[in-house]
Amino acid sequence: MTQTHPRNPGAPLDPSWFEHVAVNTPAAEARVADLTARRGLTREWQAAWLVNAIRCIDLTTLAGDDTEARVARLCAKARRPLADHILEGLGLEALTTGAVCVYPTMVGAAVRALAGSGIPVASVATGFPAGLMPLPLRLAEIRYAVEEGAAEIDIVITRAHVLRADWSALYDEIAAMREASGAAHMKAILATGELGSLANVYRAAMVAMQAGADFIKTSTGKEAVNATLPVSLTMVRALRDYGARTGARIGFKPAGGLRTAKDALAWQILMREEMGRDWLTPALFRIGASSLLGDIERQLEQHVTGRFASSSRHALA
Ligand SMILES: O=C[C@H](O)COP(=O)(O)O
Repeated sequence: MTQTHPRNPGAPLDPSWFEHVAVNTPAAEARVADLTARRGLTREWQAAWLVNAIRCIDLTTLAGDDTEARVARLCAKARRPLADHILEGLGLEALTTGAVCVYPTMVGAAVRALAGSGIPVASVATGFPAGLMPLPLRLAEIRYAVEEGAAEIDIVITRAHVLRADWSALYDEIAAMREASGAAHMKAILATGELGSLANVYRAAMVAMQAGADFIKTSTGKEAVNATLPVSLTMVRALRDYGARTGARIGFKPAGGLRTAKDALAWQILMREEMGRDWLTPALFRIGASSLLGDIERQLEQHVTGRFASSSRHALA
């Protein structure tokens, strides 16, 4: 996300924007089935869209055994996501991922490894993934990540506030997180697999945007159910409705379980059909993923060379 992209100024909490919204699950499922079934892409377009997906990836490592060395390897991949012969075959001179996403204690290592690249470092914070820490500690964690050099902060919300329909508690905590983020852009992870219903997903998304989230993000990657297309459609409709009311352009980040080039295409088709092409840029669309790039690279290698690389040449990272 470029730092020139306007921030979301937020809006006062107004439950009338979302309280009575009903989301029909079969209708959402039918809409995404229609989107993914009928909107085929030619081979050339597929390659272009896979390249665009790379530009939009928040290349992520969020594992208990992360080390500075692993983060440095990930950053090298973010700087050079495709092998030279693939890049050349595509006629591209330069390509990087949208960001690198890590835990707060890894931010410094990522900032050093990405120096001069222009690639922002995103940090999860606020007691990721469950968020069940006292609020002052969650806010201190945001400030720590920002001081370490994170330009983007991925916060998690308190799911219980949604499950209890305590919208003012949810609004207040997200607004405090937005303030603690300072100049860093803030993505609000809704952990949609734990919110109980699509209507709750819509409501939580709307509260997050009213509280000033610059992006809304589906999942941490640690819930039992992570990003799905019906959930994503619901969130995208919420950000479209928020934009219609306020004029603000909010970003969307599906994350968790996106592993294949086919996934990368399906989510971009959703964005194009629901929001238009304007949203297919890193300023307004990110894909959070730890293991998607490998499959995209394999598909692009096949596009360029006419064959898949033998598994003995696949990266192990
Ligand atoms: O925010 C990004 C997610 O943690 C990535 O989830 P993943 O490991 O399933 O790709």
